[in-house]
Amino acid sequence: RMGCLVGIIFFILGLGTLLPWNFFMTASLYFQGRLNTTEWSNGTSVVRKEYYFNNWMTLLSQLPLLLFTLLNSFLYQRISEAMRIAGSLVFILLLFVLTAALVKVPMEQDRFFDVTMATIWFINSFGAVLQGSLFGLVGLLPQKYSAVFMSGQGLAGTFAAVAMLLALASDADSESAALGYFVTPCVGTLLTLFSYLLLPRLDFAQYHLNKSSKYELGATDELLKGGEGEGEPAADGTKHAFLSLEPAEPAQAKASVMEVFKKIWVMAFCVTFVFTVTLSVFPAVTVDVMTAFPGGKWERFFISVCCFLTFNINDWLGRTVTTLVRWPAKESRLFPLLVVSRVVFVPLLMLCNVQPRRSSLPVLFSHDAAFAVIMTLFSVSSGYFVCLSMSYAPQLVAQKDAETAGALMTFFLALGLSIGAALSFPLRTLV
Ligand SMILES: O=c1[nH]cnc2c1ncn2[C@@H]1O[C@H](CO)[C@@H](O)[C@H]1O
Repeated sequence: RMGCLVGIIFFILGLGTLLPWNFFMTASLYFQGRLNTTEWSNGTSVVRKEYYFNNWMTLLSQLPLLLFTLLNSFLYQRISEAMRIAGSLVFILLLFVLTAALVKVPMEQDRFFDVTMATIWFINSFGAVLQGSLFGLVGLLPQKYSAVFMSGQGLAGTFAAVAMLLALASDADSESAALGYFVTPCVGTLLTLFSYLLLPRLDFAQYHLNKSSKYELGATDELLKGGEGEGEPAADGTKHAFLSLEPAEPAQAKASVMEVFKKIWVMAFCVTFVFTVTLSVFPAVTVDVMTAFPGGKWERFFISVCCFLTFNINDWLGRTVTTLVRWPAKESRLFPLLVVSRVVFVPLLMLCNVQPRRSSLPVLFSHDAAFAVIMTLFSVSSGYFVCLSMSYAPQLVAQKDAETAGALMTFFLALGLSIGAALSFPLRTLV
């Protein structure tokens, strides 16, 4: 019962780490509207200034994500976990309050651009510390909690896709839509913060999380006896022993980041590769797919439904399935092989009806249903393999190093996102 509550909390924590940023990105039309680049003179429009908003947004979100997930892997022990997690959530909350308030504040375009870019940088810096810390934390718990945490992350994308669809269907003006996109994450972040603060009150979570702190102080395994059963910790034993602990011989010092990497490198490669493939075509290439039935109402909803909603629901499904099915096993050679074979989705999606086409690449799959089927397989496999890689990694190291493994894996996750995003620019021009 306690385990279930901890599960719900980690699901919310997962949701809360990705929800804000997903909503921020969904508001990109609002930002571009405010950076309106055309100016009317003598009845013709003149391009005043091109901000390359999307390119800068990609760069200034990936860079701090990489930097701070890496820093977090090395330095996480120097700042307390509560400070890193609660602190990041508070700063993210403040940044969203600022962004929401700015919707109502008129501002000169250049200044608006600078403020927005600074916001993007800081949201992602704190988001990186938050994710790295949470992946470290969840690695200390039994494996299914990693899957639950990642399933929460997956649902965040679905929420954003549904919000996008609602905004489209309701004909909301860009200002009201933007307010919705920024106020929702404010509420979400606040709820996430509350659930995190609830965690220390749950004995079940404390039992698992304290296990690793004890190692840090150089405890002997003696102290762990008495509380091995899942669920309730030993009524008095564990916490007492922990508090009255004298630093004994440092028998169980944590391994270095490099030593941990040597044990989890296959999983690190897998998570990087899955995200490289996914981000190299989604959304940069798939967003330009055209419906085979233009002219009607469907055309307006096609991309939201067949690209964003299909991806996010199936990505979420793929992640959630790993709470039940975990195949191939973590030692299996088949696992990296299947991950690498996902690369076929790149040509498959490029052969869909991407328009305008700049090359002589033919359109093999012009029907909307064909595109939807390919997208479904692409996104289920993405969620499934990402989730398995992330939850296997902490299982490959000793319990005392599980936190380092989780933090390090977050860096490789970010690396995959960055390489994929970088590849998406040349890939789009190849179509
Ligand atoms: O910061 C992040 N951390 C973890 N996963 C992410 C992050 N940004 C995006 N995705 C994941 O990348 C895929 C495409 O958007 C989705 O699976 C999404 O959950």
